[in-house]
Formats: sequence, C-alpha cells, structure tokens
Amino acid sequence: MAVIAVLGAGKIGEALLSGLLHGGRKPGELLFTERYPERAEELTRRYGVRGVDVPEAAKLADVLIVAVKPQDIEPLLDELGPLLRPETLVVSLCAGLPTALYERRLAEGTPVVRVMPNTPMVVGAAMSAISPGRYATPEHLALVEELLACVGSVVRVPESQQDAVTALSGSGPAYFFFLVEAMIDAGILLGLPRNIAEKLIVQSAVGAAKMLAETGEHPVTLREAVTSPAGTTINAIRELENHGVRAALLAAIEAARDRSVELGKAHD
Ligand SMILES: NC(=O)C1=CN([C@@H]2O[C@H](COP(=O)(O)OP(=O)(O)OC[C@H]3O[C@@H](n4cnc5c(N)ncnc54)[C@H](O)[C@@H]3O)[C@@H](O)[C@H]2O)C=CC1
Ligand SMILES: O=C(O)[C@@H]1CCC=N1
Repeated sequence: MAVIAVLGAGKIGEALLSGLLHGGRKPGELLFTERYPERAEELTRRYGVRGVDVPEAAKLADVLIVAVKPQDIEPLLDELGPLLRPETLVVSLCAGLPTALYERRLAEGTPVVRVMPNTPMVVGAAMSAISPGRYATPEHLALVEELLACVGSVVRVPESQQDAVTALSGSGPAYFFFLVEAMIDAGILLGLPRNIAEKLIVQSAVGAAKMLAETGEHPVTLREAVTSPAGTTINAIRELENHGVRAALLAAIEAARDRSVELGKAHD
C-alpha cells in the first residue's frame, strides 16, 4: 500500500485524513505535517495518524498531498525542492496553483496532479475535480481518483478549467451556506422562532439537494413544479429577478475565478 502524507492538516487536510481512514486506509499508511504542534497532537489523538516534519514526509511517502494555503506554498516548495525523489507523486489541493509551479520547483520529472475538492468532504460528500500535470501518468491519475472517491465524487477536467471549477464547486458550498443564512433571516423577519426557521430551511436545502441528485430532473423542471400559477412562489421569483440575483451569481463566480487565476500568477 502506498504511504500517503498530507502536508498541512487544516480544514481540508483533516477532512481528507478522516475520509481516507473511513475508506479503509490504515493509520500506519498515513502521515501528516502540521506547523502548530498542539494541532498535530490533537490530530494524532483523534485519528491515530503520525505527525512528522516535512523531510520525514518526503522520505517516507509515496504520495504527498499539499493542503497548505496558496499563500504558504513558497517556503514549503523551498523545503521540498532538494528533498523530494522524482518518483514521489505530488497532489496539490491548493486553489489557483498550477502543476507547472511544482514541476518548475521540484525534481525534474516529478508527477503532479492538481485537485480542487470542497468542504463537504467532511461528510463524505465532496466534489473533487482532478487534472494531470505534464509528468503524471494515467496510473497516477487513477490512484488520485481512487483516493478521492473515499470522500465523495470525482470528475476529470483539463487543467485549463481548474480556475472555473475552483470558483464553482470549490467555493460553491459557501454560496449555499450564504443563501441558507439569508433565508433563515427571512424567517426571523416573518416572526418565526430561530430554531424553527433553521430547521425549515436546512431540511428544505437537504430535500432540494436530494431531488437534484436523485431524480435526474433539470433544476428548471423542479422549480416549475413548486411555482403554481398565481401562487406564492412566483411572487418570490419576481423579486429575485428584480434584485438581479441571477446576474449577481454570475458576477460573483466570475470574480472567484479571477481570484483563482491571480493566486496562481503570484508565483510566476
Ligand atoms: N477550505 C476550502 O473550502 C477549500 C480549500 N482548498 C485548498 O486547500 C488548502 C488548505 O485550505 P484549508 O484547509 O481551508 O486551510 P487551513 O488554513 O485550514 O489549513 C492549512 C494548514 O496548513 C498548515 N501549514 C501551513 N504551512 C505549513 C507547512 N509548511 N508545514 C505544515 N503545515 C503547514 C497550517 O497550520 C494549517 O493548519 C488551500 O490551498 C485551499 O486553497 C481547496 C478546496 C476547498
Ligand atoms: O476560498 C478559497 O480560497 C478556498 C478555495 C476554494 C474554496 N475555498
């Protein structure tokens, strides 16, 4: 079994460790690095996985999964550069960072796979998109696909689409949380108790997501089924259109895409 090291065990790194354990990997096959010792101790207590330093991770792991913030990548690449064996597979979960950055800074021929996951990984419902770098083989890509399938769904996309994916599904859960938060506020505005408003909206979100995932129906068809002639929903839809919610979403997701491109360019 390949030894897998997660570099940077924050929100995404921890979710991946936990998902891999759930998916049947043994604690002994996993390692992580974490710059805050208290956090490292906590993770070892919780999952039985060993925290190591970067040189040890580079020495022991067959697969290195980079899960630090894009802004923290430079010192990590400086450290990894002279240590990494070119047969080690590097998997980057970092928003915006191109595989070419790793290929430039690590040993010649290092295989790199770029991944954009999202936080529903915590409950085994991630959406991850994967793209091979220049030296990643179909076998490398298949291994990454298998690892990520432990924590949700996986699609393959060309790397040129990863900034768009980052804006859409990488950040996507935040848009839904934002909508849910606003809808709960609407319940408060209408005089409902907060706990009831929260239950009504969270279950409606779960139900709507289940219908989208399980019926195979187009979202327009599902929305039309809720929108009765001269009923209540169409009044709400008119207000959403009047306030430009559709245009706001297009602009918001485009802005997120632009930021992903910018994060990558910071290392040119
Ligand atoms: N949070 C999200 O929704 C998503 C995040 N990502 C990507 O995942 C990466 C991590 O994001 P989060 O988990 O949200 O951030 P986070 O800040 O929760 O985790 C990053 C962790 O890396 C550690 N770290 C930083 N430099 C280190 C080093 N040199 N050695 C060891 N540990 C180090 C930090 O102490 C921290 O615990 C980012 O690149 C982000 O773009 C991707 C998809 C979704
Ligand atoms: O906001 C961010 O930069 C990260 C990447 C995708 C989701 N969260």
